[in-house]
Amino acid sequence: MDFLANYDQGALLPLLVSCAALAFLFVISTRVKPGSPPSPLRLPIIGHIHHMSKRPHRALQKLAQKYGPLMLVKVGPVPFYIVSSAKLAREISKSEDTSIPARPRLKAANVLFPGHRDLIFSPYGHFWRHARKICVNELLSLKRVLSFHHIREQEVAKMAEVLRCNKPSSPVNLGSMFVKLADTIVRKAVLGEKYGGDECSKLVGELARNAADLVSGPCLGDYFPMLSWFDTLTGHTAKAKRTSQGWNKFLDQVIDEHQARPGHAVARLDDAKDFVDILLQLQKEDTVGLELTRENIKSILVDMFVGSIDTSAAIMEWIMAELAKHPTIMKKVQEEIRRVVGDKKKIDEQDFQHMEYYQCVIKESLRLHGPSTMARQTSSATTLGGFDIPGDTTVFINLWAIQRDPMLWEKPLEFKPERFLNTSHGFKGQDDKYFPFGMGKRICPGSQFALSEVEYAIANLLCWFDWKLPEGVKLEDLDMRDTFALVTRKESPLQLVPSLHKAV
Ligand code: HEM
Repeated sequence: MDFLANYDQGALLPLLVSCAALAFLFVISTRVKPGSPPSPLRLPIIGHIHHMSKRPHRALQKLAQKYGPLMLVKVGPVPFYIVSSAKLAREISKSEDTSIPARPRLKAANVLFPGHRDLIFSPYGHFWRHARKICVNELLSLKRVLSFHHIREQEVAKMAEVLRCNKPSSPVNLGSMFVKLADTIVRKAVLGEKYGGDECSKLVGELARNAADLVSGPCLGDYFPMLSWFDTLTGHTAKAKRTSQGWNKFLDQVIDEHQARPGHAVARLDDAKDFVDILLQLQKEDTVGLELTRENIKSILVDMFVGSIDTSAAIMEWIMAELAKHPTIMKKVQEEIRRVVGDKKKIDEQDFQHMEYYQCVIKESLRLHGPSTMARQTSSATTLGGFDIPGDTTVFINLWAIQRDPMLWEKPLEFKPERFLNTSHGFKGQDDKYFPFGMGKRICPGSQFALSEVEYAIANLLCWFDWKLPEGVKLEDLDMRDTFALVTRKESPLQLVPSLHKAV
């Protein structure tokens, strides 16, 4: 204690008082309430931000290994409850009618969808129920998805033509190719063939990307409400307003053009209709139990773009990346596809029922590289896994961690499509451990639309082309790192070299 003797006693007292105050503050701000789930050690003011990384789904998985399947994580003063087990995720889906039905209210979503008039972000209630019914029964039903087969066929044929004309041995950027494919298919289905051209592609692509980035990226005001003004400085608020105005202007024009068409008055919901036609028709019929305003219609249309482009493009890229990384699996699935297609010049959608191994490849890719997290909001105080969760609080389900849980999956990090052979794991969200499209009331209504597109596009690439890594790139060099967004995307775009399969 000699060093204390060197200090002036008068100066020491304030120092000790400050240290005691800081220690008190630390204890108060890091205290866990009784009944609350475990929580890692947190710092005053910032909470658990120091535990996070560029890839929060991975950081949260690591924390869950230490703190358990339900933990409390604070970003600044805002609490988040993180669920990392399939059992608790299922418990949430069962409680959706009562306590955990909504999605968090994000600042960006409030600007993009004022008054929560869309499906993704609207609270669980009258509007959501009716909007959901419209999406499931009218826009994204199996019948409707099948009616868009000609769009998938046209766009995949165009993609194959580009590959055919590719210079020998030169790599193709599959990442951007799949974004273009997913964007064009959804644009034609939602807005109509007229809007399938390149001039629309840039505008819609940018608006959809901005909207997806805004609702999945960080926004300071969501975590530190007192610092909302900072989002104005960073341009986040302006970007949200610009994107919202961009969508409004563009979709107003699309709707006006649809309404001005001769025959718009014909009261039929036939197969040739795009989503705008269908929604305008439902608006006129007024039979859906919901006043479908123009604003509602525009918001539902934006959802279709936000929900579909990145998700479908990302999974197509991951399937091809995993196959490039595992050449024996690539060979096996190509043999199956080519055997089923036989001498035909075209793949039929019925062929997929006979491609059992190919279905397993898609399922395994969605297990490893599906969406990162699903968000829910409690409507009132509730309990989960025996712990208390306050009302009006966000619960994140770390789907990425669940699909890699070693308690559920043997060798979870290995790409092994065989694990799905002779199993009943499906996409309906009723499985105990496999739900890449979510589960319960808010399960993805677009799964059929996405799977039809992914199945058809990838089967064509594997049937008519052989694929190898670019010159000089070794198997172990293939970058499989992911980034965090609504879905986990490949950090660096996949580049592969196609060559026409010799039997073609
Ligand atoms: C491989 C592609 C896709 C994947 C992996 C995927 C996955 C998901 C997931 C995990 C959810 C959240 C479910 C939950 O919270 O329980 C979701 C919601 C949603 N998805 Fe998809 N999705 C895909 C494609 C699509 C497509 C093509 C569309 C539309 C054309 C779409 C539209 C939506 C909508 C509107 C919601 C919100 C539903 C609601 O809150 O009621 N998705 N999706």
